[in-house]
Amino acid sequence: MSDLLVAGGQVLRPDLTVERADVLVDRESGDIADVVDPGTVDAAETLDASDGLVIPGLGNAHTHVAMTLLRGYADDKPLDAWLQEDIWPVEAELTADDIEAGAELGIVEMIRSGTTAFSDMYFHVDRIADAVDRAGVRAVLGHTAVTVGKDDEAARADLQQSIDVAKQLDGAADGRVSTTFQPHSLTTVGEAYLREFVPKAREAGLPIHFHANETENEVDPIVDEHGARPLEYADDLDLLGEDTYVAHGVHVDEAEIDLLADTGTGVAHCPASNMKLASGMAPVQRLRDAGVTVGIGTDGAASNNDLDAFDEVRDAAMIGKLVADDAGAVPAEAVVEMVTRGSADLLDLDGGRVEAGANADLAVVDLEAAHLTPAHDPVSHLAYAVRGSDVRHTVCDGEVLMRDRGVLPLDEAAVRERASEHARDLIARAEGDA
Ligand SMILES: CSC[C@H]1O[C@@H](n2cnc3c(O)ncnc32)[C@H](O)[C@@H]1O
Ligand SMILES: [Zn+2]
Repeated sequence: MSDLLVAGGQVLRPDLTVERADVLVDRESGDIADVVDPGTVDAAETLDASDGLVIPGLGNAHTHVAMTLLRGYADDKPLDAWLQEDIWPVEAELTADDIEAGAELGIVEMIRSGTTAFSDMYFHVDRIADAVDRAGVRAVLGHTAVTVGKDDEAARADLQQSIDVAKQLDGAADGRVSTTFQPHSLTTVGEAYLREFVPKAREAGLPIHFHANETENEVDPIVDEHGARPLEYADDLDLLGEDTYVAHGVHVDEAEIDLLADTGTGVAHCPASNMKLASGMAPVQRLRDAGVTVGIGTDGAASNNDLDAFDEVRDAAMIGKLVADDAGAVPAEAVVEMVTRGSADLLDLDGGRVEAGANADLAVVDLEAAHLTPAHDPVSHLAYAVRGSDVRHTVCDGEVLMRDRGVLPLDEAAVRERASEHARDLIARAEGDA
């Protein structure tokens, strides 16, 4: 017998109703076998969900997981200054070992806050895949290519590496890793390179993930240089489509929203990063009304400054109302759907829902807390009141990754210590004290 029963709790169903039920997991296949009446089934192993709510594991649709090493290193600047003055000089000193240590830390943080899958943009991606393998989570990984500031040979090598890494790592970690082709953004990768390499990525059947329309500073040069809005330019480059998602999508006009909807391109909405860098407010209600699939991302921990998807859900609901000037915009059901089904759709996962046949990626949220009392509406609580620290258990691919707040596959204390050491040495190297 290799089944697991998540028993004694309430369950969030795909239609966002809540009922008392037990969730039977087939650990062999990693799928949910059934959702059954309470107490009607036994299993080899049980996970106690009493006083809890069983929900799909959350999906972080856009992050840079190893940037945990830079958490709190540089704050309170806009995107361009933050990247150019602080982040990129330090990232130039990053080693593969640093990135693995940072990735492990980020993954521990996500497991502890109920996230079971994330989509990442970075480099030394094989080492991030190793961390994903050990931790038991799912991830969509890729090597991010930047061509500005590089000579032709280095620029072309970087884009080729993005394609090669995506081909090599697809299916790693027993199938829990998939991959994307990743031009960093429409301003940091030159047009000639995009015209050469996007067709190659398409030919190889690779999904695509890139930053787009994040700040006004990014939109204006594209309009000036190409005479088109960024997403019109992206469409001309064949970057948009069912298997593309863009991070941010803040400064999009009506025609671009229609383009996203018509091409089936998704958006990974990163509200905390957009607020912290003062990038702007994404028109999430308008995107959803147009039929665009919107998922939720944290962006990196240096611009957030945590990887708790529950924080992000609350921020998305709040800022979604502010930008729409409508308290009824981006309601609780919408943000819960975005961080579950929405993110799962962007990451092309058969999950984001508690239903027989779906991936057994689950989180059990403890409802016995002062800030969750009374429990009029569990969906309201998920959107507005639950914190990552309320997650009691986390399950991915049928395996228990956290039980009663103890992370099982990784030694959390050792991961934190190692990441702290790598962060300290990295900054010393970057600042010339090493
Ligand atoms: C070359 S790997 C990815 C690259 O992206 C940088 N980054 C982190 N946050 C953002 C953001 O909000 N917009 C654009 N780029 C971002 C990260 O530091 C890496 O250099
Ligand atoms: Zn990003």
